Amino acid sequence: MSIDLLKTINSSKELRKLPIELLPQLAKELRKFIIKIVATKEGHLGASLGVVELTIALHYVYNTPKDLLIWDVGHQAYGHKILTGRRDVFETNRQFNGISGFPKREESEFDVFGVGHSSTSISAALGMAIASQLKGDTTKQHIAVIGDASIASGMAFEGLNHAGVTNANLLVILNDNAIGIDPSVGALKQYLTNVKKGTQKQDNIFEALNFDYSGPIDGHDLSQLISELERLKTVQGPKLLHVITKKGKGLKQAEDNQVTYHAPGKFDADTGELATKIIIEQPPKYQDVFGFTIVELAKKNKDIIGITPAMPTGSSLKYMMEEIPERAFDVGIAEQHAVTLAAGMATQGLIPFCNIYSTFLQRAYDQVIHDVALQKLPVIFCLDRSGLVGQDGATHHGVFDLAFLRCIPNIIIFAPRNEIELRNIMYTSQLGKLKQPIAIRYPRGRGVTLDWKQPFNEIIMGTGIPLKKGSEIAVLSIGTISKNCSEAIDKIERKHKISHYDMRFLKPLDEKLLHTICKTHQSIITVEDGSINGGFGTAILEFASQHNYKNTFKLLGIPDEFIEHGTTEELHRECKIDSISIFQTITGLL
Ligand SMILES: Cc1ncc(C[n+]2csc(CCOP(=O)(O)OP(=O)(O)O)c2C)c(N)n1
Ligand SMILES: CC(=O)[C@@H](O)[C@H](O)COP(=O)(O)O
Ligand SMILES: [Mg+2]
Repeated sequence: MSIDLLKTINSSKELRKLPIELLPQLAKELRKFIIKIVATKEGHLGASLGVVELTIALHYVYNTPKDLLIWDVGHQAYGHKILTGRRDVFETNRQFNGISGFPKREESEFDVFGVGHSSTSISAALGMAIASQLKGDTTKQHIAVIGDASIASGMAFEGLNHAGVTNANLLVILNDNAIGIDPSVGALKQYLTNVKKGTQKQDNIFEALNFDYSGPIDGHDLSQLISELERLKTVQGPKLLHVITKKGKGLKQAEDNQVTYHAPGKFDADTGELATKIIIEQPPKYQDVFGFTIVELAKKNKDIIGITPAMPTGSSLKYMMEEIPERAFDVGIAEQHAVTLAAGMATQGLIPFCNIYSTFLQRAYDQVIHDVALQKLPVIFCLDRSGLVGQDGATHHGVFDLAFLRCIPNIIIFAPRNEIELRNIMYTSQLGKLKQPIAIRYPRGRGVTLDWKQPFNEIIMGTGIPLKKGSEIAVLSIGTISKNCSEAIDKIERKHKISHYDMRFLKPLDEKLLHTICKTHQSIITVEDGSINGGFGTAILEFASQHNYKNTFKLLGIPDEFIEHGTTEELHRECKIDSISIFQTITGLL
């Protein structure tokens, strides 16, 4: 593949020197380049392919990085990275020690705001625009590019609502491709569809909010984009440009199957075909254990409801949406709403399973406390992608949940060791005995059990279980990190000295078991794939201190820093919670 033109662009300055007639050629090369690298290195594909022309037009018209350009979520910013000095390192995208999959301030002066979680761009750009006003800078432009699914989130509305009563120099570009990861949902999506079709009868929503609205325009037509952006540069106050694009543009499979090609894994760069996977029997993904189990339970228990904020495929709630659509809700990127919606349902005797990626639950912290826990409502939180998630990196690791949930009264916190435990706790939670919320956290990826679809067993709340009995050192783990502990213990010669307990519940702690452990072991090692500050290990230390135990304690977990991207194995090693590091910790104490 020739990238003769792309090779000459090392920053937006060089791009701006190109004659406009060469831009379509640049778009072609940029698209090819993105496809070539993502095909082998993996990552987000469809979103970046859809904004190739928009990316070129923005850097062509605006004086970046002096003009400030913010990409919402940032999964569509590969073209931006490649055109702004990162072409030659783009093959390290999302790899350990490589560049980040999202815009990141430390990485480049062109990445003016760090992103990863959606719907922040309008508020951030408005903040920058107000700062420019206060500093008397009237030349600087401030641009937020936000997708149709992300603009429907509460935070984006809050930004629009504020911007509309300012005269800040803000341009919001609505990149409308009518899909998020899964198809966009909600009344705003219907409104945008009507605008596109020209059948919208009511007032323009954005004009009603005092924005200068233009569009919809074809987001793949470079000359139309450039002339409209040039015009908007001269318009004062808040502006919204509605751009229509196709997610996956330029790769047929990605255009035809937008959900799969959002982040397709490896594929053939020439044909677009997904890499064929060798079919060997594998344990299921935890998300599928959740997805299949909720369907199984909901068929028998008519009160069960499933809720996902915009992640039906990622959470596998899609299975319930297909089979029992009237009781399974995709509410869009609306984590706060998802939690309070579940709370409302719980007041009426329904049994809501509210499935949220651990990292995105951070958005709904007040709702968990104020709307659920304070009122002791039996909402069942299923926190997928907990622990280190891998290549999405610092913005997406689900490592704070244990610590931020533990300080909330009334909530039960459970982490299954394997698929069977996940099924059993889901079963236990819907029996009608739950009088308070429960958070069940489980990781991204596959489990450990081929024969996972076992008959259900009730789990007794607040009980841990011994996995191996020894005499000197007790390893206490919570959740799936137990596997690394077992592997570590297996390698130890004097393994008869080592005990291993799966504590299962962070809250309530199994105090009876803990008393026994503290009385019968010299040393205690706690292992968690969550933040070391305030999580599982801290809870054990607090227990020991309250009861005056003087054992030697060693806490293993995520250190007090943000962990970047890499494979989960690499990151476990970095955090010293891989089996070899755990082995070394144990032998150090023997
Ligand atoms: C707060 C939050 N919730 C969920 C996600 C997961 N997520 C990432 S991209 C995406 C869809 C975004 O759709 P849209 O804004 O339309 O952009 P597109 O992918 O179509 O370019 C979602 C739900 C997220 N990043 N942040
Ligand atoms: C950009 C974003 O937030 C999502 O696309 C996220 O990367 C999905 O993660 P999973 O691949 O774990 O579903
Ligand atoms: Mg979209």
